[in-house]
This record gives sequence, C-alpha cells and structure tokens, in this order.
Amino acid sequence: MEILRVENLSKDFNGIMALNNINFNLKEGEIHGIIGSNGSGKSTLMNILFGSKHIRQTGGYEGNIFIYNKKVEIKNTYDAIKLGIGMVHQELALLGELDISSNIKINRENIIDSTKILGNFAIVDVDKNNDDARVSLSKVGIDIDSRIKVKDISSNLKQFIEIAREIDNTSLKILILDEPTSSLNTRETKMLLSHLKEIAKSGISVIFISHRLEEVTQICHRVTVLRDGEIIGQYEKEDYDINKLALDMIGKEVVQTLKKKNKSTSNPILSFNNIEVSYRNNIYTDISLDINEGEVLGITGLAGHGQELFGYGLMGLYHMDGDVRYKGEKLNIKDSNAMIKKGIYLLPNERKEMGLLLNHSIWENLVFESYDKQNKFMKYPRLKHLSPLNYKAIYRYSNNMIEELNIKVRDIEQEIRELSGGNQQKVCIGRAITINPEILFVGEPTRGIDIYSKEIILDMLLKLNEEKNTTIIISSGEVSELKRVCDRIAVMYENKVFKIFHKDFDSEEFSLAISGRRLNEDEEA
Ligand SMILES: Nc1ncnc2c1ncn2[C@@H]1O[C@H](COP(=O)(O)OP(=O)(O)OP(=O)(O)O)[C@@H](O)[C@H]1O
Repeated sequence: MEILRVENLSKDFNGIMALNNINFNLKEGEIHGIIGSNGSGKSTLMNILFGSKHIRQTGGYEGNIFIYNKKVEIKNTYDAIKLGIGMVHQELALLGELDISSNIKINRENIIDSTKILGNFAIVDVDKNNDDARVSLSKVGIDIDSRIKVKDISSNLKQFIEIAREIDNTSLKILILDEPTSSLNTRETKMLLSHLKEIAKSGISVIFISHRLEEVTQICHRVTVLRDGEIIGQYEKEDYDINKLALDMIGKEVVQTLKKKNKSTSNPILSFNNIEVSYRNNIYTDISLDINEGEVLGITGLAGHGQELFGYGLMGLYHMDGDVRYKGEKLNIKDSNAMIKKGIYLLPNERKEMGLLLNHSIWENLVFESYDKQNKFMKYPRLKHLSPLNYKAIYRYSNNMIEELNIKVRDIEQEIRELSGGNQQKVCIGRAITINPEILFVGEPTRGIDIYSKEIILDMLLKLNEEKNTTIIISSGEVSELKRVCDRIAVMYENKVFKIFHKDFDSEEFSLAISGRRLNEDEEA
C-alpha cells in the first residue's frame, strides 16, 4: 500500500534548481534508497517532507504531497511529525548536557499523574522515561545505561540514539535517515541495517539516504537516483547493478585513486614518546608513534579506540602531555595556536568542528586561515597583515579550487551555509590544501562525500604529498581507501598503536589487529 506520494515537486533556491519536477512514492514497510552525488538534491527533498525551516525561509516549494492518497500541506516540522514523519539529519542534534533518556523522550516526557493538576508544573516520571528509552534503544540494537549524559558518549552511539528518539514516537509512519551509517564502523553498520529491516517489517517506511551503494543495494527494496535535482532512474531490488547506479549518479565512470610513488623516508618528522592523552573523562598513557617525513600514514581502528588522538591532542581538542618531537626538537604542546605557524595542521573528523564560517563566502572559507595566519594572498606581501588582500589572486585561486575539487556552487561569493553537506566538506579540504602545511592531519576526509568526489579528494591529498612533500596522516574507518593511498597503516586498539602495517599486508592479521588480537599471540607489540 502506498503511504507517501510526491507529484511534480520542485525547489528553486534563488535561481538554483535544487529539485526539478520530482515524482516519487513510498510504500508501507518499504525501505527506499535515495542516492545521488553531493548537491544532487537529496537533503532538499527530505527537508521538504520534514517541513524544514530552511525550505520555508527560502520561499517554500512547488508541487504536491500526498499521505495515504490525501493531499497534505507540510508547512513546518510540527505538521510533519503530526503526519507521522520523523527525520534524523546528517548533522546530529542532541542536547549534550541531558542524559540519553531525556533526549529520547524530549517533548514526549512521561508525567507523574498526580502532578497534572499543577497545570504548567509537572513532574517528569524519570523511571518510566528510562524504561521507554531502553525499549526504543533495544529496537536499534543498543544496550546502554540511558542515564549517561549525551556529551559523554561517542558520535557513533549518538546516531543510534537519534534513531531511537524517532522510533519512540508511537505514531511514526515514515522514518527519514540522511546518511545514517556515514560515521559507523562495519560492525555498527551491520547492526543498524539489520535493525532497520525489523523496523520496516513492523510497518514503518524508511527513506534511506547514503553514498554507500553496497549498503543501499543490500537493504533497500527500491532505489531512486537523483542527479542535478532530477530523477535519473528508479530500480527494484532484482534489477540492482552497482556499476549502473554509480553511472546514473555521476554521469561518468569513476576511476579509483591509487598511490604509486613512494616519497616517504624512515626519518621521523614527528614523534610521540610515551605520551598521555585525556578525553571524555578518561586518561590514556604510554602512547607512542613515529611519523615519517613524506609518508601518507593511515590510522584506523574501531570507534573510541583513539584513531584521532594524535592530531586532536596536538591541536588542543584533547588534553595531551609528554614528549612530542618535531624534526627532533621538543614541541610545546600547550600552545596549539603555534602549530599552524610550525606547519602542522588538523582537519578534524566532524564538519561542525572544522570551524567553517557559515555566513561567509566560499572564497573566504578557502583562504582566511592562509591570510590570517600565514600572511598569504596579500597585495603587498612586505607589509604583512597591514596590507590589503590581493582579491584578484584570491578569486583566481578560489575558482581554480572549486573546479579541481568539483565543489558544486553558484559562484565563489556564495555563502557556505547554502552548500550541501558534502560540498561544505570539500571546502574544508580545500582550506587545508591552501594552508600547504608540512604535516597534515585529516580525519575522515571522505565521510559524506559521493563516490566520484571521494576519488578527487584522495587524489588531491596524494598530489599534496607527491608535489609538496607534505606528510599526511589520515585517520579513517574506510580501510579500503587507506589501503589504496597509504604507505603504512597504524591500527589503534584501546588508545594505543597496536600494530603498524606496511603495503601488501596480510588481511587476516589486519582484521585481528582491529579487535586487538594477533596471529601469533606471543608476538610483541
Ligand atoms: N539555502 C540555500 N540557498 C541556495 N542554494 C541552496 C540552499 N540550500 C541548498 N542549496 C543548493 O541545493 C542543491 C541541493 O543541495 P542538497 O543539500 O539537497 O544536496 P544533497 O544531495 O543532499 O548533497 P550532499 O550529498 O552533499 O548532502 C545544492 O546545489 C545546494 O547548494
């Protein structure tokens, strides 16, 4: 039975046709995949269905939406929720200071009966809330104390909590998930997908947006492909062909990037010697790693095992203590501001942490740190920061960058907040390349990025390494990408380097290392 139908849906953002005449339907209990490159209109379609403020503030939409064949107006999120629609966005939205159960029960709190007579004052039934939260969490496969504050849990778990919050709504009919697995590891992804199947079997329809075609074809009953705001194809499960889906999405074949040249040396450029790092109320000691000059080093491991701790510690996002040497000299790691000046730069995992200037233009976001911290792009370089900016050079550079990184924009004056999530991320990568550091730490560089642009980003990072001899450290859960572009891969386990693998390593040994085990248990770390 059809639960949702959209007819001739269009959305124009000031001349940018984000959606053009979309016709789409969703059946009861169906998992429907929506795929498309960055900026193809996936989030816009979902934001319309969820009554997002963003759509209203930019002039609404054209076309019709039907729920159970009845035409509906979705003017705001409240309308959407009343119609049984729930959504988990790419950027998670939980309240860190509240515990898990308060986040799940937000606006649906259980109230102790006797307090209802107090009018506006009511006492929340905390025990009942915790019970409800436990039930919803179990539906997504999570068993955790729901009284823990959200700020103290990993971003992976937050994804499950947001889905549990939507499931907790007993009138939920349509669950929209915008890239729910992008921050999950293989095990968590498997768990979420199997629970989503159960959720769909219970009659809830799921709209599943993802850049991971293997997952989409595994879990979805049907897939709709968007390109430049239009539906390019729609496929039933029996007709899935990953190559054809990729071709529909991108419009051309995707060639995988591979590291060919090896410019790395065995001279450590940066050494962490038995350091101590503390984050999320835990202290980890005795952590060591040598990073070699000119190498591309991958750092991977299960979430929460510290793959990001070296970069985060150096930049002050985690507290780090101990002996860190850069080109043989001891670094003052208390002064994270000095790191950029020394040539060390970090692009963190989360877009929110990347310091994007959302109300500023693309060109400003690409170059502001270079002119602010490095006095680059000055009209009169000798005057340093007293000089006006060289706009001609900035515009030329920025236009070149958006082309090289395949960033979908109207022009370089467009504000960052108007870009799709994936395109914002590409701007961050562009900023790091502009800084041209000696050492670049980059976390999850291809998260939320479409299959074609992923290769562009990896290619740009390799170019930086090959042409500028930048030492690059990529922390990522995407092991297949790391294998293609890294000279070595360090596996982290319990916040220590468990083992370092060189090219052409044994896959079995690698998989064991991820879970803290060795082929030969007597082997030394
Ligand atoms: N407020 C806005 N003003 C102008 N253009 C906008 C605005 N919001 C979105 N767009 C544009 O609409 C288009 C579709 O964006 P959308 O976020 O729907 O893409 P997406 O397919 O979800 O991409 P991604 O995979 O990167 O998340 C993009 O070109 C984007 O720049």
